[in-house]
Amino acid sequence: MLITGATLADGRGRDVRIGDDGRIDAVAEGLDADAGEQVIEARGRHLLPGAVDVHVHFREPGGSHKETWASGSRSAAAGGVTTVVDQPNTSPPTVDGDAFDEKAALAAESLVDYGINGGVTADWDPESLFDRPLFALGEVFLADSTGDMGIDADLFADALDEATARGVPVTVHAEDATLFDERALDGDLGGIGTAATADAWSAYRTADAEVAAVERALAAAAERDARVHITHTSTPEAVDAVVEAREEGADGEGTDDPRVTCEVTPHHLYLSRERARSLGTFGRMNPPLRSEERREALFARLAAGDVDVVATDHAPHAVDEKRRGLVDAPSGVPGVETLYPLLLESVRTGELSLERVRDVVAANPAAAFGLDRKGRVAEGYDADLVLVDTTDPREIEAAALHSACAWTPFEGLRGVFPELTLVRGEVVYERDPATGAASFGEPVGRNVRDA
Ligand SMILES: NC(=O)N[C@@H](CC(=O)O)C(=O)O
Ligand SMILES: [Zn+2]
Ligand SMILES: [Zn+2]
Repeated sequence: MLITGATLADGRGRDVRIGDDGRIDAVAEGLDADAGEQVIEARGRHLLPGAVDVHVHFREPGGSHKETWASGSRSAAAGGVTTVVDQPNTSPPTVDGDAFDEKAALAAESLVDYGINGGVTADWDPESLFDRPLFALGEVFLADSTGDMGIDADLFADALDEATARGVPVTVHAEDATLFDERALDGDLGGIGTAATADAWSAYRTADAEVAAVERALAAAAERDARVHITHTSTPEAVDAVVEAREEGADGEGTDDPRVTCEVTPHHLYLSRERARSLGTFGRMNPPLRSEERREALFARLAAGDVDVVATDHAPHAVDEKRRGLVDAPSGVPGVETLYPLLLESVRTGELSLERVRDVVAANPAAAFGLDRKGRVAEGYDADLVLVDTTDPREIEAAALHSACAWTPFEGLRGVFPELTLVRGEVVYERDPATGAASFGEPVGRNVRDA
């Protein structure tokens, strides 16, 4: 296959040839089609690396009414995400070899490539779990979230030791429940139709609780020389703590320590407590939405290059579950399909450079987790590619998205959506820009640690 006349993220015009092995054969000017070669004419559009979303919850096994590997991966493909990493808080939780195998069998339905993380509970079985092709250990929950997998400091220390001994990275959900503010949940928050919104959740799960837990996790990791990735940092203070740890661990010659990384979600970049009020219980997630001031400071750190990875924490729940009242509604929002679109809209409006976006969604997550064939449009890399008209935004509406949960916290914001998504050279998603009609390919997804 030959893609002709595309513009790369750095502005260069190039033709890209994809080999029969699904890898990029050549990135050059003036390539001519061979006899019988399929040609995609890409003039006027950008060709970007498919996003590597290292944080999704596709809910199988155990939560198929919220999302399945089929529906979640369709949503990913339609958003230009070509690799996803599934988290362990499923039912059963992915804490031993059998649970890993059960999930791996279901993941065969995935349209996009995937990794499967292992989790930690009091019942975990490190021997059988690490025997499987794990993507990473985590997210390790330092406080309860969906699935109630919160663990204490001793078990966290054990988990770091077990993973580090085997060279496996550890991803951490860092909140300290002892610093939550119980008073925020006083009063009648339970019933449908009460005035309670996710703003109370934001007051409850405090910013201090996140920052303290991040500092504790970084200290525990430094003691052991562990490779640690802090998931969904929602405060600028937590990002700064990660940047500081990275600089401290450096070799004294200005080289950052690559063993300490963090990720930020689109919801913490584009939504704040101001929006929480109109989102009602649909704006409840962990960690919660923060003040508009903190949101802006977080966005500034992304633009400045302090944030390593943007990942979605795609956490779909059914509409009727989210309507149960603030205390009983589950935490989490979907987002895998709107990751690239929201960031590309920020490129269009001049708030971010296209190269920054490419790096935080593709090149950086691939490098941070050792995926040496993912995340770049370059010779030898997997042809995981996205074609997009970066001048053509549309309004985000749940009805046009593909997650089984059928709602989005970003309703009404603008996004720049892909026209075409390839996974190792196979078309997994195609949208007719004129009619909007979408079509999907076959489930070609593979475990990226099996390759
Ligand atoms: N973020 C959330 O609020 N929810 C996630 C779990 C998690 O990442 O904490 C979920 O699985 O629903
Ligand atoms: Zn989490
Ligand atoms: Zn999560």
